[in-house]
Amino acid sequence: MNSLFLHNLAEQIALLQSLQPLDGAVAQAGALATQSLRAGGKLMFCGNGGSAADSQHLAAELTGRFIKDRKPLAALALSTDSSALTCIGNDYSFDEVFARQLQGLGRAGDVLVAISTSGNSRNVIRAVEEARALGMSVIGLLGRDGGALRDLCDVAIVVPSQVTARIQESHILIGHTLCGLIEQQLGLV
Ligand SMILES: O=C(CO)[C@@H](O)[C@H](O)[C@H](O)[C@H](O)COP(=O)(O)O
Ligand SMILES: [Zn+2]
Repeated sequence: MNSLFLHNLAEQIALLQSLQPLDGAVAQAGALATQSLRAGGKLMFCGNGGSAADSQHLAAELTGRFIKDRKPLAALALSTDSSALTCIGNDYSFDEVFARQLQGLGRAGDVLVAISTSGNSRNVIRAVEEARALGMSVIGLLGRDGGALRDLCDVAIVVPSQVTARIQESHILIGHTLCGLIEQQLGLV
């Protein structure tokens, strides 16, 4: 196929069609997140690069608005505070940039949404380890074979592709679905 756009489109359509078996895991993730919010918990998102952007995008759907006007929901991204990221990265290690923020902000009953297309980013793995130690639940938005994160998450949603961009495009569909499920289940839509 000569057109890059048509190639990418065909690749993404085929990938999206293969995601139907993830329905149960997505529903489980939605229920876990809703349960936490209902009990006064919060959702914390983290990831690198494009997944850092997805983290802030999804957190803002909840604190801001998604489908309808409704009360703000407790969500934040650990990828947005340049002072925290540079201080912790510089003084400790880049592996700790999310884990240390979690230590300060996370509470038992909160939910971490860990986003990684490889499932192997060290700083995301450290965040998940810290979340578990705090008694938080963990939802993984992962790709490829799920990497090391797959077995560390309470709910692992693994997009079965080797292409980072295609995985990210699927992640945002799944992330938007999570926001929709939360709004539905909290009776906000
Ligand atoms: O957005 C992209 C590629 O599409 C990149 O910025 C990508 O997110 C970065 O290379 C990340 O560092 C990859 O990390 P991960 O998904 O393997 O955890
Ligand atoms: Zn990207």
